[in-house]
Amino acid sequence: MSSQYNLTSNEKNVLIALENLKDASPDELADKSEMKTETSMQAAFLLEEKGLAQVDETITEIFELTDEGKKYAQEGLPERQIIDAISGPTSMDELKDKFNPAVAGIATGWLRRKGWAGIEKGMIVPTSNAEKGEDEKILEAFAGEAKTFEELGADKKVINDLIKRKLVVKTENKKRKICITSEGKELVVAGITVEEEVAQLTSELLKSGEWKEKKFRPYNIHTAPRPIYGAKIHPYQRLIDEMRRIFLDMGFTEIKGEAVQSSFWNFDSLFQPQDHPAREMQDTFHLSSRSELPLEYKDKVCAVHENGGETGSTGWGGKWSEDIACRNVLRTHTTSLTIKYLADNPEAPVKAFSIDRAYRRETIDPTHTPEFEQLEGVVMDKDMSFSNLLGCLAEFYYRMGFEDIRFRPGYFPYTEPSVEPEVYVDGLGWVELGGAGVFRKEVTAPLGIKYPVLAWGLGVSRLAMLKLGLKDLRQLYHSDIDWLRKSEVCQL
Ligand SMILES: N[C@@H](Cc1ccccc1)C(=O)O
Repeated sequence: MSSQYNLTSNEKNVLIALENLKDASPDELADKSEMKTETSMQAAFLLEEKGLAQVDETITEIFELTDEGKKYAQEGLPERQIIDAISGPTSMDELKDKFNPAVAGIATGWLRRKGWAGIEKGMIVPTSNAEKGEDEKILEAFAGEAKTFEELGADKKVINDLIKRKLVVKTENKKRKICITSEGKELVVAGITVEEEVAQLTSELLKSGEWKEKKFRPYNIHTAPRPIYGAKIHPYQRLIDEMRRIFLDMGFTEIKGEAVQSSFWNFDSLFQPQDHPAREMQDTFHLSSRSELPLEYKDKVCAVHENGGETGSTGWGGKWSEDIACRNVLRTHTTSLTIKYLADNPEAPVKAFSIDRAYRRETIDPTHTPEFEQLEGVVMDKDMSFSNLLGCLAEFYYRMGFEDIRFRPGYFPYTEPSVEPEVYVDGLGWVELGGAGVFRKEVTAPLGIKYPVLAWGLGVSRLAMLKLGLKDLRQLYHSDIDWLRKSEVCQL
């Protein structure tokens, strides 16, 4: 009969021990079954799953005096010490002289709260005969020991006040009681034979041939094993690596650069007017440091801004200020890296990308953080066209697993035409993922670039949110251990 339950010898021992125990404590059970407490409890839990035993847990709240509580239990609460010591109006200074200033300080608040004294013109004036309060009775009731609520005969509110005063602490005491169920009893009555079981086949057993006589503990293939969380790369980093791989596979070179950039490279070289709202204090992290302007480009960039230079454009008009262009900022987009790279490498062809952090003064909310990653890229070559740009982006998103892609017209001061790529996500609809376009000649000409430049800057964290099914961007940066453990390395 017992075979139907597939009991281990430990479980059998515990079951037999339980037959004559009533509401056993873990120690009693360990004693009776002649096993370690931990092993016998483990067996008891397994028996409970099989309906043969029952483990009840009760949690008792235990209260204890803190060191300060013990002191006041002996000497009296500060307000008691003081009210007993004064007979008429007394000044605070006098109290502080006579008593420890901390005691005097604590006492005055409580004297008023308890209605034992008032404060008039800076004097403490006793107003009642200060009968012994519930809190004082409880402090006495402890008699220096840890006690339960019932033993103290306490009122919840009074105990809580003492806890708030840090005179009493609460701990929880877990007690377990184990008993046999009627099914368990039936099983024992029907007879259980405890045989020695072998849990592991060893080379000794094999060599000696002993294995033939041994009884092996059967595997229970129905219990779920404890999950093992192996070390793994952060899911966000994994996605970033995947994006990097895609561009490397497409023949792009990765570029890196400084987080601190001059306004010149972050804005001016990209034909962003100096009064553009994105350059305002509330949108950009401005730094107090400055950079030298690159001599070979600064006059040409100046001319393009003021009157279009030799590009045929009218420029933005007004006076371009070197002083503004020198000011350093935390790069607001990684386009500052690609434009500088193009200036340093003006010969075609160029295929470069960067995945890195950008900084904007955003108020933090589920879809905005002041630091975020961008995936930036440029292609410069003879005969490059707008369709090459769309093809390149479509290929990237396709490789990331998005099949429905569309492009909406967009606007950036440095590109013409400009688009905003969007991908379709079930349940969310079309989601905007960044910006792209063909650099204007106002951008390329001052840097000596002769061929068309396709450029894009895509939101990496947005894409990660979609891929990881997150509703809050901040989760990417939180390192919530539970989420990290459960995140899947590959989706089945
Ligand atoms: N820099 C733009 C994106 C962009 C890059 C390159 C070309 C066009 C647009 C942004 O941060 O939103």
